[in-house]
Amino acid sequence: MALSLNACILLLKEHHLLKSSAVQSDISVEMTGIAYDSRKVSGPTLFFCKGAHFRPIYLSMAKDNGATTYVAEKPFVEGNGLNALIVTNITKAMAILSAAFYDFPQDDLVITAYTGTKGKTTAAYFNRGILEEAYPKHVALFSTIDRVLGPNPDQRFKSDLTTPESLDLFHDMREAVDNGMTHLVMEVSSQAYLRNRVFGLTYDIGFFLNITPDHIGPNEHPNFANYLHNKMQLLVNARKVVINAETDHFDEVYAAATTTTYPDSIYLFASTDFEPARDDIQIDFRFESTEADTATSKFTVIPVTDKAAELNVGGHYSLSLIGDFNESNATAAIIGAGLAGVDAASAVPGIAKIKIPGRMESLAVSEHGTVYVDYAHNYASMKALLSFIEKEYNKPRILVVVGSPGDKGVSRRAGFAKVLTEYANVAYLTTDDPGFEDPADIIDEIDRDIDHDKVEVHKVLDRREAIEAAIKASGSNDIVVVAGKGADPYQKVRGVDTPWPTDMVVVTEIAESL
Ligand SMILES: CC(=O)N[C@H]1[C@@H](OP(=O)(O)OP(=O)(O)OC[C@H]2O[C@@H](n3ccc(=O)[nH]c3=O)[C@H](O)[C@@H]2O)O[C@H](CO)[C@@H](O)[C@@H]1O[C@H](C)C(=O)N[C@@H](C)C(=O)N[C@H](CCC(=O)O)C(=O)O
Ligand SMILES: Nc1ncnc2c1ncn2[C@@H]1O[C@H](COP(=O)(O)OP(=O)(O)OP(=O)(O)O)[C@@H](O)[C@H]1O
Repeated sequence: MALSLNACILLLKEHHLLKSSAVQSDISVEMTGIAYDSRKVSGPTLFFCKGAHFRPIYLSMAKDNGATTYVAEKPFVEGNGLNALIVTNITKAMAILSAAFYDFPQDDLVITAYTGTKGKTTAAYFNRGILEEAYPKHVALFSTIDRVLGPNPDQRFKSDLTTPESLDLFHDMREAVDNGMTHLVMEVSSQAYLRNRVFGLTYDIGFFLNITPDHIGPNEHPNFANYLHNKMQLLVNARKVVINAETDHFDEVYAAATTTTYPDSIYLFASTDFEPARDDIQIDFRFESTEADTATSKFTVIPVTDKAAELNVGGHYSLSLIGDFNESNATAAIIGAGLAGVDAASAVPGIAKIKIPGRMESLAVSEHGTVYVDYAHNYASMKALLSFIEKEYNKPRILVVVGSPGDKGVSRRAGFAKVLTEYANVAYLTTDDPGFEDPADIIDEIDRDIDHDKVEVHKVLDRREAIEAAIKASGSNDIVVVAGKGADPYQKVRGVDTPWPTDMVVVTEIAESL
């Protein structure tokens, strides 16, 4: 892969991003490397000076390691002697130049993208499962949990971000294409739009699952309007659009979709119980629960409109992942697969076997209750989870182990207090990624808003001890919910990812020791 200085200048001008340039070398000279991290520079490289914690010394280091051109929002003396491209927006410039450096890999992939406050990972996993049934070993995945760039085990690795930085995104797409991938299913966070990680990228199919207040605070979105605005950007960058008609703020979301997409390429889905508030829209797909037990969910997808019927994905489905909210996620995945040309013959077996690390994993503990480990980590997802358990198990005694992260999502703390008061009998408040905050303070903040007449609260800082105490306190008909971390293999403590065996491993170890 390579990109000439001349091509960089032309691209930046075309996108109205170039403020000025200082050219020190032959303009046709090619750069064979691209990086935003000085530690990754080797040989003639295009280097981006970006980020809240960027320090000019990184540019000196990049220069020492062979960088020949830097891109920044202002000139740096440390860059003297290098070609300088001064731009109006560094993250947009990085996205445009990265796509070109990796030779536009998106053009060789059918891309399906999911956004929503909750359900992105689940729907993406389901969608990939169906596509893999139809196109085995040809479907890449960019998810919060992992990135799959090829069919071999060494082409699958853990994700650091839900949606990677643009440079990493286009790098990974290129690798996926070179590994023979024809399809990509990806999650797109609102943060990805806020930070221009997907600037200039068009998806073949874009999904809007739902929106509830979350990710608002330092380092994330300044307010809900900004969160919603960024989430809706996915819709104006997709050729075909699918919207969950049950989402909050439907009117704004639908209006965003119609700004760039004709109604015949916009699909709506909802459960059979749902009555739309307006009569000028038609729901294309309905889904209906038919049966559920504690191991499987069964439901039917019903095409309602002619354009929905053309996709041939109507029928009866079964999931290995319980939770009524997962039937909504699965319906989204099934429609996504249909739009990518797959019919029910592949969709039914493709989705049936999918399990997702840290999502509704369960273990029945002898002489104690059934334990669920789940990634629910805000009010809406915890409510979806606990209300499902309350209904499915006919109002069992519910013991919940939960904490809330430090340095972000501060609104989640009050949300947990509310949902615990609504559904839990016993709460074990514990540590979850405290970052630079004191976990005891976070616990106190959650505890403050809990109604203690309704919930018995225990504060147990050590997460393993909290899980153990909850399991030991549970009786055979009780349900223990260990929430918030899913399959996270670490606790973020003071800037360090401290290894954590994962909640399910801890639950299993405790169960075996009893
Ligand atoms: C607020 C935010 O999103 N920040 C992201 C952003 O940081 P940044 O651009 O400010 O960069 P920085 O960390 O200040 O680093 C400065 C620069 O110095 C460079 N550097 C550093 C050291 C060195 O020796 N040499 C060097 O060149 C670094 O490579 C970097 O380019 O770019 C970094 C990668 O370059 C990300 O790791 C970082 O994500 C932080 C850790 C984060 O927590 N992000 C969260 C909020 C996030 O993005 N979450 C969403 C999911 C939300 C959801 O669940 O819906 C996501 O998509 O994951
Ligand atoms: N459609 C939904 N509505 C409400 N809650 C949901 C829905 N789907 C999943 N959940 C809950 O949210 C949790 C996280 O689900 P998932 O990982 O699929 O969402 P996500 O959008 O990828 O989340 P995040 O952005 O936090 O990574 C699940 O473990 C479940 O408890």
